[in-house]
Amino acid sequence: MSSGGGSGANGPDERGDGGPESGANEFDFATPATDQSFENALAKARDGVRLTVDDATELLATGTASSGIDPVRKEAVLEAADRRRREEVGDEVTFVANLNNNVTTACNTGCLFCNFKDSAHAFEADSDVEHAGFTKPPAESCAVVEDALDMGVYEVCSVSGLHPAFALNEEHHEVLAAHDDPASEVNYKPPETYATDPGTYVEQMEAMSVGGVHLHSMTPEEAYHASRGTDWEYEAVYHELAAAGLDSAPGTAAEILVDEVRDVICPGKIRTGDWVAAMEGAVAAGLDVTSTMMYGHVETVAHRAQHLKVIRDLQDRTGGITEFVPLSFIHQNTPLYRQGVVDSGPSRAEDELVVAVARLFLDNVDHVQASWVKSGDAHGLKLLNCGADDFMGTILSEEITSRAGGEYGEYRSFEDYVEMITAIGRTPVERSTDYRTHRRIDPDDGPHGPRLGPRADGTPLLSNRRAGGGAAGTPPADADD
Ligand SMILES: C[S@@+](CC[C@H](N)C(=O)[O-])C[C@H]1O[C@@H](n2cnc3c(N)ncnc32)[C@H](O)[C@@H]1O
Ligand SMILES: Nc1c(NC[C@H](O)[C@H](O)[C@H](O)CO)[nH]c(=O)[nH]c1=O
Ligand SMILES: N[C@@H](Cc1ccc(O)cc1)C(=O)O
Ligand code: SF4
Repeated sequence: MSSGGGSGANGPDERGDGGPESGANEFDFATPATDQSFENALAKARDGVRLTVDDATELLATGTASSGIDPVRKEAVLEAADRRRREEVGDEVTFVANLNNNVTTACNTGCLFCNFKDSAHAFEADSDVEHAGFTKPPAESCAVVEDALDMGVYEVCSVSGLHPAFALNEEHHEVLAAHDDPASEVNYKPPETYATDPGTYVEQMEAMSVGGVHLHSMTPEEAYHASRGTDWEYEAVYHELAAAGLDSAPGTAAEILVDEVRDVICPGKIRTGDWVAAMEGAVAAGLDVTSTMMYGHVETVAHRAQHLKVIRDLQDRTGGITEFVPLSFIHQNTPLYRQGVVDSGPSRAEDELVVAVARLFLDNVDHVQASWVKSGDAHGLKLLNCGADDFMGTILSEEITSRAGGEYGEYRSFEDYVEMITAIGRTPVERSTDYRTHRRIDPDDGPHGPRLGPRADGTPLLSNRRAGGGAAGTPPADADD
């Protein structure tokens, strides 16, 4: 079987089993086949031998020779991954004091799995279309970050819609505006078209990288948008963003890195090869990057395995990936679900197998994340026993999953983290975004709060809010559930 890489050449005769618990989908799951057996793949995984795409496919499917996830085989895969996690990174469970500050929801890309976006047309100054979206000018982004720094936050994570008025800098505005029909040729309308000007990407980076905070922003899709209509290299674009304060880039927009899947769920997005090129450009510009996979919609287990190979190859070449973040598809409010293309997201068993096989397959990526946003506390903790060793961050504000119909809230306090992680017999550890700085937390030495942030002094997160502050997305009343 070929190993992904975005050629789109992996025809429908080369798929695996999407697992019986996947929703309806575009690909034919009927006759999964690899040249490997489940038993051989499991033996290789246990022995620490580098896995092939076929091995990963067998493990993800608990064997492709029969349909359905086999519970006994699943436990064997989870156990191998949990053991590998312990050998490689020990018993620490890390998390970061971070804040999400997404700048705008305006986007015309039309990804069918996404309900974060609002049609950019609705944001135009003369539009009377009602929408619940937002655009924060740079000054507002800056105020949000300042407020979060006061609370002890270390990282700001910012991912946004591809607003048509967004440009990298003034020069980019000029290049885009010079087109005969900028709206249709390069998805550009000048800032004066809109009720709120998002500023340039450079201005947003400068606004958010204040007070020594770590700025984690500019996905490959955003880097594409910041260079559309030009021949600028990704490395040069990320270089300019880094000079403006960017510290690392999120590897979202990955979805499934196989073009025949992208053609179905995000035909307006960059292709696999471009995503890889953007990530390489970010690393070449000196940035760390994360990696993700959004799974559990139309793809098969073979696509998941091919995706993991794209990530592992990228890491072999660059060494710049700090973590792998499995993003379990939240289906409720998305076009894919509403149009009947899928009838659910992934099952919990699939979530567990994705974490486990990521741990086993990605032998060159140290950290695998469990997400309480996507899975909730109880299942998130279970994923920490399936190969994951990181439990993401405090985030304080959440818009992607909640708008898609997710219900697990927008915030976890350090108290929550310490209690949850000690309850499963592991050691809670505050980390920096790049994992290079660790602080082990003594559960008996409360109250608990961040200490790694530039203004952190150990005070519990929400006790430190500036009087009259509140720009940083006030957590909902049920935030501590
Ligand atoms: C909402 S976009 C924002 C950044 C930018 N527009 C982009 O696409 O890179 C960030 C990521 O959120 C994830 N996401 C969006 N909708 C989701 C959903 N319904 N369930 C799970 N993850 C989702 C996708 O992986 C997507 O790449
Ligand atoms: N998994 C989710 C994340 N993960 C990202 C982390 O919060 C953090 O930014 C990263 O680990 C770098 O330090 N973020 C979300 O907002 N939602 C998730 O589901
Ligand atoms: N915010 C993204 C997840 C994410 C962000 C940054 C990362 O580095 C990794 C993952 C989401 O909710 O889907
Ligand atoms: S995933 Fe990103 S690019 Fe796609 S519609 Fe949503 S916000 Fe736009």
